Amino acid sequence: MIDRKFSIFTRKKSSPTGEKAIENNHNYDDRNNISSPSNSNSNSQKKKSNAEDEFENNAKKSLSIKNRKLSFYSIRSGGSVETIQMQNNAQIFTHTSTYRGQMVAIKKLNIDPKKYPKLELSRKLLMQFKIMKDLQHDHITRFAGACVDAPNYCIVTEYCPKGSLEDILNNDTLKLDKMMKYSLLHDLVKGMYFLHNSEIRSHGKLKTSNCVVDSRFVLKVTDFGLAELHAMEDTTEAQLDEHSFYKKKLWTAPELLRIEEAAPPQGTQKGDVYSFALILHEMLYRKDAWYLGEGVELPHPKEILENVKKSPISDEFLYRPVIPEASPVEDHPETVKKLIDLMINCWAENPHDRPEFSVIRKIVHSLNKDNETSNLVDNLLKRMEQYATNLEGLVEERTQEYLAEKKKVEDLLHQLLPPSVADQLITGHAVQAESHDCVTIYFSDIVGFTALSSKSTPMQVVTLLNDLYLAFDGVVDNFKVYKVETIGDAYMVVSGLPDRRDDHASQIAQNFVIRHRANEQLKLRIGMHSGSVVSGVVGSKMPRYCLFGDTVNTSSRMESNGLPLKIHVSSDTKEILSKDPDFGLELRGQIEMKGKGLQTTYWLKSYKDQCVPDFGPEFR
Ligand SMILES: Nc1nc2c(ncn2[C@@H]2O[C@H](COP(=O)(O)OP(=O)(O)OP(=O)(O)O)[C@@H](O)[C@H]2O)c(=O)[nH]1
Ligand SMILES: [Mg+2]
Repeated sequence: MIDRKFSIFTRKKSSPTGEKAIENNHNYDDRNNISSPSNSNSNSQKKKSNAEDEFENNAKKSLSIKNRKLSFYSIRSGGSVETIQMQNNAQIFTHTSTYRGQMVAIKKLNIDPKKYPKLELSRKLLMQFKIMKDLQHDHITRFAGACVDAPNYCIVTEYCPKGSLEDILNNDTLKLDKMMKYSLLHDLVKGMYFLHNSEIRSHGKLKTSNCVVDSRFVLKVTDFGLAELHAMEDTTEAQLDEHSFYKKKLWTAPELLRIEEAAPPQGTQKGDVYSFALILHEMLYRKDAWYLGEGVELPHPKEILENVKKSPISDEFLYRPVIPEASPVEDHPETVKKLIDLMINCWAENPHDRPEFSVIRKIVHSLNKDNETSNLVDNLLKRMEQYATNLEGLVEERTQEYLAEKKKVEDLLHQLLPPSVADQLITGHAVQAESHDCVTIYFSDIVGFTALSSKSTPMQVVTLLNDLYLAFDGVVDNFKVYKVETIGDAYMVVSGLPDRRDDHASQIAQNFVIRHRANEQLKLRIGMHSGSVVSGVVGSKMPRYCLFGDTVNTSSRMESNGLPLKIHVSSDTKEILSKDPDFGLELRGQIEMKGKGLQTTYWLKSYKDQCVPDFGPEFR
């Protein structure tokens, strides 16, 4: 019975997304206002048979079905989630919703509510709804219902989550092998053969966007029928944007383009065959619709259509997509030739020269023998296998991207923390505080930095320090030292940790002898001291590798009690350095150090043949 199968939704409601939503109508008065065939066409009604009356009554009853919910939870969402992800943001949007627990696709109709405040549910339209509802085939989408209440005029159909054939062909990450192409082609031909032999007779808008693919990778033809409803849509050039207006017609046969408005809205069977030829070209070669040769820029759709419309002098001068030289599928050359010949025949200029879908079906069937002879499960498994292979490729690609990103993060961490510490953090281990018996710490400070800063802009100060520290960092890399931190104008370096080493004092001392040159404008005060420290990472957010212990303070005091352009060395560091005759050290004498009392300290004067220059008495 129609009322069980046939659902026409009315009533608008706001969806969670803020868009207008449509739900079942509880407003009987409203619905009763919809002109019914009986009151709009009373004369003709008299002639109706009992069966027709029953049909109409049932159809009217179906308008008042309650409790059928159609909640628009994702009016804005496009394609399936998979489609969106696969397409890497290049989504094509379609409206989706759930109806009776099933995902459905909603095609909004471009019907102007001012022109059509109410839909005339004519007998013809009701008949078309019934035909649509009764159509059932593996390779056409199931019609679920329609909303005939202004302004939410729309058609609701089965939702195919893998998107349209257009989406799939445009998705470079999806590889389609011979078997997959043949399977999709076979589905398309079977769907079209069924449509041509059904009451629908012809599609009229066959194109890649009207072939959708379900979760099992089965292709289904969609957006056919309901010509009566589509006739109310605004589809003129003035109402759509120019590009989409002409793009939609790219698959239309020349004979239909020539008669323009007079073309039947449901198209013709031979017209569908022409459209099929263009789809076949797209599927086989995976080039743009209307591929015109390598490097040839695609003309505006309007220009393409003008060329198609022109009557060719002969078949040689037919304006059709260019057939590339390379074989479109890995198959026997004879089979490939058969396919290409089929394509050429299908886009023949004279509609009578184009084969029927029954003939096309036989040819495609012969290609697809393998798939056909194997049972359904095998076929499905093959498709899934192909899909899985595609996914594997995708996973591999994404893994590479992930690894590249991970490496960037690790590199960054290695710059912020000593590599051995960073590695512990990366592997998720807590970094234990460590005690080091003897390390050497270097502190340097710019003399008169405060005065200099007060005369410079903050930006100039940052630039100056950046220049200086970049130079330091460059030198530091050549030695086994670790830059602990920079605090304003102070630069702190340590050697002997986290990787323990005996030549820590030497590594630090060699480091900076070179940097002091007579013509340098900045005057640095440098202090060094050796002793024990404890190192550890403090905090989990922005973790910092820190040194603790008296050695750190003493090193800092060595710097602050030093002189500009001199390297001040503690007696502990001197003890270590003097074991190496390459270092030239000079006794400074006894100096009073805050909290430490009198301390004997030294100047580091030279390393091998490099000397810290003498800058005159003021720096002695
Ligand atoms: N995932 C999915 N996407 C769909 C479905 N139906 C339509 N789409 C998407 O919506 C896009 C636009 O579809 P339509 O609004 O029908 O527009 P069209 O097919 O270009 O034009 P006409 O059907 O001729 O009006 C398609 O390219 C698909 O990406 C479906 O069932 N599933
Ligand atoms: Mg469509």
